[in-house]
Amino acid sequence: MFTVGVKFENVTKMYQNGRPAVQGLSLEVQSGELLVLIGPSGCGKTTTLRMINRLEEPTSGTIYVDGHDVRSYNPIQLRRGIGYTIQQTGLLPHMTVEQNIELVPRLLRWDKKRRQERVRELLELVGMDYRAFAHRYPRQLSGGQQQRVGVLRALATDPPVILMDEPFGALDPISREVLQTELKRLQAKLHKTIIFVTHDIDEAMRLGDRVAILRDGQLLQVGTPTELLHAPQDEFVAKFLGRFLSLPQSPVDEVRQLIQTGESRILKELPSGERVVQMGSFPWCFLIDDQGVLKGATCQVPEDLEQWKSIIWQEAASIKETDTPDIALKRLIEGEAEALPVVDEERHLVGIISHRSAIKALSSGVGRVSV
Ligand SMILES: Nc1ncnc2c1ncn2[C@@H]1O[C@H](COP(=O)(O)OP(=O)(O)OP(=O)(O)O)[C@@H](O)[C@H]1O
Repeated sequence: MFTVGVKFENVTKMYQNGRPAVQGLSLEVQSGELLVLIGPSGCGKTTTLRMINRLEEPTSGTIYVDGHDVRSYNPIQLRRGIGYTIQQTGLLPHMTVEQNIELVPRLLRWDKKRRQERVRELLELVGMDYRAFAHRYPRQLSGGQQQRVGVLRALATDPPVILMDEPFGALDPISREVLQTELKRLQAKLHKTIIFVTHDIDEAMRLGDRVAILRDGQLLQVGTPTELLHAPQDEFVAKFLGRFLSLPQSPVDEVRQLIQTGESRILKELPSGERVVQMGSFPWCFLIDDQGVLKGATCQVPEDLEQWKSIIWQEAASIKETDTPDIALKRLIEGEAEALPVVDEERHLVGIISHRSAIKALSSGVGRVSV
């Protein structure tokens, strides 16, 4: 798949009469990586982002997109080739959902049929029905739907790089979590190079392949969520990580303490005695035998359970309830999974552990557990 990376080389940005908004930033974002920029208000996150598509120009240093200095690109063409989505969505209120999404394709003179097909395809990606939504105006959508459309607009021409500036910042916590999950799902499929700005450490740890922490225009530390939690480089980073995570009262030693089950529903009983079950609102289901032993998992709840034979049941990667949270997190990261099933010694399905709960558990013992 075609993706491109982004690289900052000793980049500084001074606005008039000010301290540097960004100072000596060197950072490489790999192609296909989702890198989160986080830090206190005014630390230079938005400026960093806007220098990539030349909405701001660095005072010194160089930014490369796909190995080329951004100054070598025509700014308008560069912006058309990089998706950009912001907290206020930037949707034009007098245009319909369809017109908003096809804005750049139209500028690129795609014909009507191709534009319409693309809008359909994109709306489908986030579970929005074309007929129900394409002709609505932004004010006729919920906040979460508006934000989805903002993200789809950034994806319209299938750009390899996407910049997201607090895209979910204005949403309530539940819609926010739903959209985060959707973004993870989309990213697993699309492998874009995404640079994502947020204030929310929970969001950063959940979404980021790596997280870069900025303060006063300077990069303090960059690493995977696990690396940051295990080895925060100084007290500021440790406090920053800890402050936003609601820390459990006591350290958690076993996955058993983190299991989530929700309501467990049997979707289908098969003649063999095997059952297809779903747990809580997690969007996939499991195959268990008549003793409750985990046989497989599928990340989609099949629409037609009569077709269950044709469903591909992956041999489920699972975590034992006696495993430690750091092992769980490692598996979740390796498997690029939002959550994994938890089994007991006899492989009976006992629940689910999510990425989020593993991270939270680990944060209670920052520096304590080693992977
Ligand atoms: N156009 C501008 N002119 C002058 N100063 C600016 C301009 N834009 C940003 N700044 C200053 O540059 C610094 C970094 O701002 P920036 O918006 O990049 O930070 P941020 O981390 O994105 O902040 P927030 O989280 O509050 O959005 C701040 O001190 C800000 O006041």
